[in-house]
Amino acid sequence: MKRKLADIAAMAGGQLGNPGDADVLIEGVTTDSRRISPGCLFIPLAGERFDGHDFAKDCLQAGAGAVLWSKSRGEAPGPCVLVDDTLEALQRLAKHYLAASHARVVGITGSNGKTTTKDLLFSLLATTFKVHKTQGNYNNHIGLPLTVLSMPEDTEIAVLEMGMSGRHEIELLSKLAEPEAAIVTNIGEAHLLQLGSRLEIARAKLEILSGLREGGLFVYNGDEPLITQVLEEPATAKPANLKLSTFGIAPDNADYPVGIMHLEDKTVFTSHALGDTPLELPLPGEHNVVNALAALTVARYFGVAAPALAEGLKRVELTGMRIETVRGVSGITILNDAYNASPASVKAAIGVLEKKRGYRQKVAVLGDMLELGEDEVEYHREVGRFLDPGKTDLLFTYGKLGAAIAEGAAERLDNERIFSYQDKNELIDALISRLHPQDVLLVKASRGMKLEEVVDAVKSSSLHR
Ligand SMILES: CC(=O)N[C@H]1[C@@H](OP(=O)(O)OP(=O)(O)OC[C@H]2O[C@@H](n3ccc(=O)[nH]c3=O)[C@H](O)[C@@H]2O)O[C@H](CO)[C@@H](O)[C@@H]1O[C@H](C)C(=O)N[C@@H](C)C(=O)N[C@H](CCC(=O)N[C@@H](CCC[C@@H](N)C(=O)O)C(=O)O)C(=O)O
Ligand SMILES: Nc1ncnc2c1ncn2[C@@H]1O[C@H](COP(=O)(O)OP(=O)(O)OP(=O)(O)O)[C@@H](O)[C@H]1O
Ligand SMILES: C[C@@H](N)C(=O)N[C@H](C)C(=O)O
Repeated sequence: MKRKLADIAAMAGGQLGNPGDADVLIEGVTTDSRRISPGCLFIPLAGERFDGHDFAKDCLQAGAGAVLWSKSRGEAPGPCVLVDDTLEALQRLAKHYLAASHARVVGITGSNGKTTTKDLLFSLLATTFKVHKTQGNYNNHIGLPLTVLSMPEDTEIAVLEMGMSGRHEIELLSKLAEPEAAIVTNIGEAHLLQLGSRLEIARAKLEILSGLREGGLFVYNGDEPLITQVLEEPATAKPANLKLSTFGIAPDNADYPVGIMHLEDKTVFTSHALGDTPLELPLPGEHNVVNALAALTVARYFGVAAPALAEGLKRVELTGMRIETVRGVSGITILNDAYNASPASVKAAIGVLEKKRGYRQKVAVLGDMLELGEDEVEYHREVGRFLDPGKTDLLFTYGKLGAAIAEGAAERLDNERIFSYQDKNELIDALISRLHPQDVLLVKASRGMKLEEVVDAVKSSSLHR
């Protein structure tokens, strides 16, 4: 974004601290003093550990062109726009920047698959359009506005991931972005702690309709009855002339896989809507075929031609740690699925592991799934029971809730194949002592467990004793 400070004041709903700064040219926005670029606008936010206002003077000395400044903080340290609340001003600035652009907007939410579907849709649309997408997981009330403000002025389509862990968070993001197409990937169990039930999770996700434009397209997982239920609730805000399209495994969806072939380094499937052309997806798992169907539906809506759809799927570049295949120095195959975890995604990952063929051992390292609420222990036991003793050879668990995975697994797996740890280094040592270069290893737990540390240790181990 490149604007004069006076225009930024108007877009952000603030006032120039000094009218003489009206023509200060601003290029780019940051909320982090550790990432200042020449002429940028620094937006100080108050967080759990720091207040960005304390860094504003340093930012200006480091080359920032101006700062947003809360009126309650007294005199600003240099060129500024005075606002009541810097976070609200960031969101307002992003809303106005997006509205003034010619970019068409897609919003993506759901319990699992937001980032994957965002990356898939980006790859499909980029065959035909100039597309901007959420980087990494920047999907909340701060990340989405920053994503919008980093969007090039000539963007044709913006693909925005919308995350939540409470009610009305998606509503805020959708009303900011005003998408013309919206995807809900699925309704899982993530953030049950805050929402209390899967029905409430569904209601939170369908808040994406509250900002959807009139005549907009809603693409959703038709296999999930809660979505249909909430869609029909009178309290669910939705635009006039809403277009609907479903995707999923069941053949009563508008699009579903007619056939799926799971290969070592890709998944080949045919989509009902696209006819007989086999489509190659360089990702594993039935769940990623479902994500691809959602992305294909929206890409077709924007007019991407069939040959480009097939090419776009092949080219997808998935954000890391989402069932990412990694090779260790020993030759071991690691399925790095350590970014996050909830029951639905862990079961999907186990499904990928158990379809693997030609390995000496198939080993799973599973850790705590956080924010699941009062039934968290039973959810972990249920995941343990999901492991097929004929298809997973060893189970290592990490964390207090991970121990409940082990309890559930023990109902089907022999005890000598199950190992539970509370200390990550002890887990790593024991795991490495049992692994062989010809093994395949799945690593998965919630973000807070940081199991990428296990991936890194195994990846760099020669595994020779
Ligand atoms: C507010 C912020 O951006 N904090 C980031 C900062 O955290 P840090 O611990 O350093 O300090 P504070 O938060 O207290 O900092 C306050 C501000 O001060 C700035 N600052 C600090 C130090 C300094 O020397 N100079 C400074 O200028 C600082 O930049 C703050 O603006 O840094 C951390 C490390 O880089 C960041 O992780 C932290 O970011 C927070 C978590 C954040 O929300 N960042 C967004 C841009 C974002 O989108 N992050 C995503 C993860 C989003 C997510 O969790 N999504 C959920 C669903 C949504 C849940 C919702 N309820 C929610 O609240 O998030 C999901 O399930 O996907 C990402 O990091 O990938
Ligand atoms: N449709 C799906 N059903 C179940 N699990 C899925 C699905 N799509 C992706 N996953 C798994 O869920 C985890 C997170 O994937 P991804 O990051 O794409 O989702 P997300 O919704 O962005 O997650 P988060 O909310 O944690 O950021 C990964 O383990 C991935 O393999
Ligand atoms: C990324 C964050 N919103 C999240 O999903 N947290 C999980 C539950 C965690 O903390 O591991």
